[in-house]
Amino acid sequence: MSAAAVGCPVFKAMATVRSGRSGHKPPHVLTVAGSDSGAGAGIQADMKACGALGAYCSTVITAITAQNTVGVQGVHVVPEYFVAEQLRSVLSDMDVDVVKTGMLPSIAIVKVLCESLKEFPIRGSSRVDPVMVSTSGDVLASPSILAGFREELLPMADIVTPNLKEASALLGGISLKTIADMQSAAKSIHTLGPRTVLVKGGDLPDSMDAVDIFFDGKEFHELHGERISTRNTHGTGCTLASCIAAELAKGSSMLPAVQAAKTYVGNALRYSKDIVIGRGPQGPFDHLFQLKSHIFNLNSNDHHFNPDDLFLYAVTDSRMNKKWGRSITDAIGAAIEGGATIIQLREKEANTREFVESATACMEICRSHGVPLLINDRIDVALACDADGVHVGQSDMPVSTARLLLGPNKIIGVSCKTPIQAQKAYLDGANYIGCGGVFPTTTKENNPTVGLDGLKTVCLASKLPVVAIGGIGIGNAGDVMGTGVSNLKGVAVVSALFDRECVSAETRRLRSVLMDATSAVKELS
Ligand SMILES: Cc1ncc(COP(=O)(O)OP(=O)(O)O)c(N)n1
Ligand SMILES: Cc1ncsc1CCOP(=O)(O)O
Ligand SMILES: [Mg+2]
Repeated sequence: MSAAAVGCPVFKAMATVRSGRSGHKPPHVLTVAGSDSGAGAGIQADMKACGALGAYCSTVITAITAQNTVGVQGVHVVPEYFVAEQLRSVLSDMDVDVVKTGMLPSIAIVKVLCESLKEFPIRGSSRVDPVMVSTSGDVLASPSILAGFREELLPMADIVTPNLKEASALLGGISLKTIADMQSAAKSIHTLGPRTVLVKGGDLPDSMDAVDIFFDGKEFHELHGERISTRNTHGTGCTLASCIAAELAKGSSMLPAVQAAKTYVGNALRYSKDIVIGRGPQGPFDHLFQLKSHIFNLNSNDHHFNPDDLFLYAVTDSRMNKKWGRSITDAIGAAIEGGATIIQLREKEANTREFVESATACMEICRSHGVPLLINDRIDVALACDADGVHVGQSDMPVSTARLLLGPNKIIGVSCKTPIQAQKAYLDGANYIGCGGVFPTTTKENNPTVGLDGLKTVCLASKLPVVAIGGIGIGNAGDVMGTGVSNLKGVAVVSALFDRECVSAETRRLRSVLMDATSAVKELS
């Protein structure tokens, strides 16, 4: 390919002209990039990724490329005056939240962009991601454009997301082979001006997982993701940057936006790892997998997860309900009456038909009270009754697969006993962690306890909210909440509520203990 190109920078922007019309303004990403005729990368990838994540995407086209799964056959560069005209058209009219740049095929176009971004002031968090070498290995940026990046674009950038080859090119061709190399590259690129840097390690040799390094000028974060074996990786860089832009446009801060973008790309690659488009070595992947994932796309009743829902988490047990002669619907009705804030159906003995029927009845009760209902272990049952989510353990379905099946809006909790499990839960897209058994219990056999110290260690390592479980009741719930770790949001209990004669009264008593304990912690802090 003759002309130089740059991919996927991201800028958070505010247009100066407001429409003054009333109504809903969707999150808006403007992509300034090249067209890919194969539609795996460039403008086409940006539009699909933004659309999939719920952001509107306007487009300023800098070049038209003839490319397919074999490579890039030709480039037709759009004259810079016409790039400027497109920029003016969009920025003078539309309320753009984030500008993301992709292929910038000439130094003149880099300058036009920088001038437009100065004319239409850009505030907020997110900016540049230079892509100078495509995933197929095509070199996309000439030395003069690299200089333009370094001098003009990077200082305006909130994030740059170079892959290893690009990071190396930005730093004069240094070799990057290890995580330590990536960290020092991130630090050096940070000195060029961007507020944050994500060095993507997809091509790192001898690495089992896909490790990226995020640097915010103070701290490094190692972001791990599963390495997915597929030929369909064309456009991953553009897509990741577009997803970051979409998340920022939706109001996210930078690190969570990067995490969400990584999760999205991982899921998209996983979902489309076997699709066949084109005959060349590198195929596109399917950005819109969520649209095909049926149920979650149709319903709008999903309970939006609030970590405070974990405060008094009631987990059912069919043996206990049988022992006390009550139906599952009576049991959860009483728990809700007593103040339970979330319900989990943990029915280890029910057959599938019974489970779906009782879960559907419970769902109606929970929905009418605005209390979320999760299903233990069984993603199929959760889908069948349109539950608010699931809780899975370390030997149940992996969180990433459950997320694919359930979609982005369902709640997923995962049991974790260690910091490593907690970190993985976050990367895989869980919403919360259940940590335990904290104390010995007869409700779950062969379940080693972690104690209050183990609970604290997991909480401190977790970026997700945590609920404690195992042997917790009125007598010790105060000690659990008294650990005072800010992301410990509540306790999950089985026997303390359901192996008792009056579920509503027990729930009320436990709630009062929890309230007292949290007030005491607040007073101390
Ligand atoms: C809130 C909560 N935390 C942990 C568990 C345990 O889940 P798991 O480890 O999968 O064990 P089973 O419950 O399936 O026996 C939970 N159910 N809820
Ligand atoms: C499901 C589960 N996971 C870890 S401990 C446990 C059982 C909790 O039951 P109880 O509240 O009766 O101790
Ligand atoms: Mg389980």
